Amino acid sequence: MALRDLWGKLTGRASDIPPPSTPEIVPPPEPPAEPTPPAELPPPTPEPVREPPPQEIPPEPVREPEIPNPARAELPVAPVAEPLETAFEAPPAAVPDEAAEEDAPKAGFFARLKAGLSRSTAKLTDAIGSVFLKRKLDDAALEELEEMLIGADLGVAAAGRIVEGFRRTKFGREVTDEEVKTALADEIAAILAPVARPLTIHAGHAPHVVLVVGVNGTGKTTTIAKLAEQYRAQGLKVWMVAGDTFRAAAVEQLQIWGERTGAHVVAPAKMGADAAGLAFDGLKGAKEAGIDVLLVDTAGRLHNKTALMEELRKVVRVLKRGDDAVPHTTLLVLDATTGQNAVSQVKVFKEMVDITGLVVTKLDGSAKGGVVVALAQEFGLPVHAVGVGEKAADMRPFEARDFARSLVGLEG
Ligand SMILES: Nc1nc2c(ncn2[C@@H]2O[C@H](COP(=O)(O)OP(=O)(O)OP(=O)(O)O)[C@@H](O)[C@H]2O)c(=O)[nH]1
Repeated sequence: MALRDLWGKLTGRASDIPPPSTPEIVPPPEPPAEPTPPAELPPPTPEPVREPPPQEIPPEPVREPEIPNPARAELPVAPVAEPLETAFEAPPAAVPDEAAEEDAPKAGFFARLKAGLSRSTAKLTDAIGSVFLKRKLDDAALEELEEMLIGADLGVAAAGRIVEGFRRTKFGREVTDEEVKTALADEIAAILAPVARPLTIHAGHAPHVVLVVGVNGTGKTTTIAKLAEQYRAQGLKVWMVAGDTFRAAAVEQLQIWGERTGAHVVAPAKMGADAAGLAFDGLKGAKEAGIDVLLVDTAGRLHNKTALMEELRKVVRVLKRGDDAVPHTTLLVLDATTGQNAVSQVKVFKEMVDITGLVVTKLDGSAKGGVVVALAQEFGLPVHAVGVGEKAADMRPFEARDFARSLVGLEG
């Protein structure tokens, strides 16, 4: 299925893309109406739900995370040494200009994906040129192919699988540049196809709860905003929980997105507030208000891995007190520019919570797009969507064939 069809499916924007024959969104029993968020946050959490707080997760010392996001240094964040109250006044991470979004041509998504993948593509195509041109795919050539795939971030396992595929089908005869690229794209697409699965929201859960986790700076808050905008455009009632209660800029960023998308934001009364209690309040309020989708942001940086694990597990535990079936989806957001570091992040977060799917961001810019293949091969987790920019329209369902062909430098 073409990426445009999948996009139409996700957004339901019938004006420019024909509607899908099988909608991914399972509608609620009643037609969605405009959300009517309460003027105030839901009432305080009942006694047993409020978990004791500040000592467990003290707000002050926000240090470097144990799971680093190498790309984070380049990103605009509030200075970590700043007191949280002061930081709350600080401007949030850049929220892109809405007007610019409307001007963005639809083709922009593919152009940016291609441009973002160009670094990986260049590595692959250069090597294809030098290794294979007018040469038989003998053992030495296949070994070089394997090295080149690993160098382009595809990972050892995927590289081995691809080389085996080549050995079976092309070994022993002369091949052209185009043939190698096409065969490579086919092998890559075969690895990606099983994980290219759009996120299905069951609005009948009322709400379908999506917990969003990941290292700070990978794009969690932006991804939540993008999802909120897309679901709102489909007429679904959406709430967002600003669960990164330690980073004032993250809360403010979500509030700006809330104003923009019209999705109500459940925000902490003060910085460092108990995130689990806030998520519970959000769930309770969303149930009462008949909300379709509840998107829960979380902290990506705490003092260390153990603290982060405790925080995330507590959020899940406390949410389950409100409804044993939630979260229905736990999304791990990964930054494609971090390459193999994304693989480590999946391993770490899988130990913490039950990850149900991935969103890979920043496939524009200087992405190491090959890592998506490594992720697919190693974990088999659904890749629900990919991001190529900061605006809502810059996130789309992941499409295996288009991605594979872009990665090796072939036209769609
Ligand atoms: N180029 C590009 N930038 C992105 C993309 N997704 C997010 N960003 C930017 O990356 C930066 C960090 O994004 P956030 O959404 O704040 O990341 P986060 O994971 O919520 O970070 P914390 O709030 O620190 O935990 C922001 O400047 C975003 O605009 C993307 O797909 N492409």
